[in-house]
This record gives sequence, structure tokens and C-alpha cells, in this order.
Amino acid sequence: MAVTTIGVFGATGRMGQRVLACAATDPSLKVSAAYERPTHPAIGKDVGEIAGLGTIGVPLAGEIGTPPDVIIDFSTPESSVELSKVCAERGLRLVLATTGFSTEQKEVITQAAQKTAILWAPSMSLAVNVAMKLVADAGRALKDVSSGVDVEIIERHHRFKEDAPSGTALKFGEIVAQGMGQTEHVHGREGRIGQRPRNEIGYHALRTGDNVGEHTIVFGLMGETLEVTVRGNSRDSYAQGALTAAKFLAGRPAGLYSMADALGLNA
Ligand SMILES: NC(=O)C1=CN([C@@H]2O[C@H](COP(=O)(O)OP(=O)(O)OC[C@H]3O[C@@H](n4cnc5c(N)ncnc54)[C@H](OP(=O)(O)O)[C@@H]3O)[C@@H](O)[C@H]2O)C=CC1
Ligand SMILES: O=C(O)C1=N[C@H](C(=O)O)C[C@H](O)C1
Repeated sequence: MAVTTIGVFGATGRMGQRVLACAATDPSLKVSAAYERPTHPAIGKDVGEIAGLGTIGVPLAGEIGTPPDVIIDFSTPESSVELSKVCAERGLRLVLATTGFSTEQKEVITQAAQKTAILWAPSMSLAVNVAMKLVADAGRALKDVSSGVDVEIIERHHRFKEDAPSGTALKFGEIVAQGMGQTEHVHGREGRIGQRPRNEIGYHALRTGDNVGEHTIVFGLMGETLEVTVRGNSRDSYAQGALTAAKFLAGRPAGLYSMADALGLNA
């Protein structure tokens, strides 16, 4: 069996630890490296011990030494951007899962994908990426409704999430706007705002408890409403998707890839 070696960037984080745990059950994968910032207090410690998996013989590193076949990144926008530059310089393949990028940061990553293979997705979840296809279909089907269709996106995440709205919500909004033509993206509402313009997509971010991720896309018509909801039950839906992405990306030429590519959803 061909074995793909992976390195986990942000390895001690909520997602990094789940990627390590899920990889440990997949004989076609081998964790050969794990990374955190160089000043992390656990540098040098066995990352399996940190993740509660027992010793796996992979010390937590602050730098990329002997590279794995694919690096999986669940970290922060700043560290992801720097990582994408290193991957471009060294020709290292990257599954980029971090969210919360600025426009300028997104441009740096897009440029890096001209020099190496990067699979970049705000959600690695199979169900979320299928929901994105459903939402695209709904938008195309509803775009010419004469009385108008109001689209609002509601996302729910745990209290620890540091960006809002979620990268997934923003991607859903891009998909809707591409199919229906909205040009204004409105984040929350307050005050005496007047009647809702038809050219808006509204975004609403809930932060409660330990919700691992839930998205509802509301298509509001006169007389009826269509809602598409997808919710995660555990972070392993994202971790397993990231591992699928890594296996897909191994050996691929430079370029920017999506989860739809990895999941065969582009047909
Ligand atoms: N695409 C997808 O399917 C999903 C994407 N995400 C996204 O992934 C990101 C991480 O989420 P989550 O795991 O919950 O967050 P955490 O904060 O739990 O994990 C982030 C990890 O990155 C580490 N980190 C910070 N700076 C660096 C650096 N310079 N080099 C290496 N590692 C660094 C952090 O270390 P320290 O704590 O010491 O700062 C931490 O271990 C978020 O942007 C989130 O939106 C989350 C789930 C699914
Ligand atoms: O921070 C999280 O947890 C998640 N973030 C991603 C996003 O911002 O879309 C993906 C998922 O919803 C979980």
C-alpha cells in the first residue's frame, strides 16, 4: 500500500490534535512531522503524548526539516500565510484549512499556489461541500423569482472561535452571489435600518458553547422559505476531510485545488 507522509501545522490545537488522532487509524497515512511556533513551550515533546495518543516518535518542531509529502495546516491567518510562502519556496504541498484571512493575505496564498500544490478550503467537511453544491443549485433555480429572494446566512460556532463570520459562511455567500448576482454583503444589523434592499446577503454569527460548526442558508421568498442546514457533530468531520485532501494532493503539480476536487464533486 502506498503511504502518504503528513506534517500537521498547528499540531497542538483543537483541530491539529484531531488530525493526529484520525491519521493514527489510517494505514495509508504516516505522521512524520508536527509543527508549532518555535517559541511554543512543548517544542521537542512527542506530539502523540500531547494529543493523548501515546508516544508516536514525532517530536513537536518549530521549523520544517525533512519535509513530509503533504503539510496540513490548521493554525492562524498570519502563520498560514508565512507557511504558504515557505511551501512555495521549497515546493512543499499544502492542505490549507485555516480561515480568517484578509484580502491581502488571500492574495499571498493565491500567488504561492502558482509555485506549489495548495488545496485551500474553509471547510474540509464532506457534508458542507455537498451543501455548497445544493446551495449553488438553489441559487440558480431561484435567481429570477420576480418577487425577489432574500438570502441570509446564519452560522454557529464555539465560544473560542476568533474570526467571524466563518470562512465557510463567507464561501456560501460567494457561491450565492455568483449564482444570483447580489453585490452587497451585510454583517449583522442594528438601528432603524429601513426596508431590506434586494441586493443584499446578510450574515449572522452566533458564538455559543462548544458548537463545532453549523451553517444555515435561508432563501426567503414571498409565501415560502427554503433553508439548507449543515451541522458538524464532531471535529473529526473536518479532520477526516483534511486527510482525504492530503491523499488527493500528494504528487499533484503546482496549482490551487478545492475540496470539491478532492471529493470528486465537480462533475
Ligand atoms: N477548513 C476546515 O475544515 C476547518 C478550519 N478551521 C480553522 O482552523 C483554524 C484553527 O482552528 P482551531 O484548531 O480550532 O484553533 P486552535 O487555536 O485550537 O489551533 C490553532 C493552532 O495553531 C497554532 N499556531 C499559532 N501560531 C502558529 C505558528 N506561527 N506556527 C505554528 N502553529 C501556530 C496554535 O498554537 P498556540 O495555541 O500556541 O497559539 C494552535 O495550536 C481556524 O482558522 C479555524 O477557523 C477549523 C475547523 C475546520
Ligand atoms: O473555527 C472553527 O471551529 C471552524 N472554522 C471553519 C470556518 O471558519 O468556516 C470551519 C468550521 O466551520 C469550523
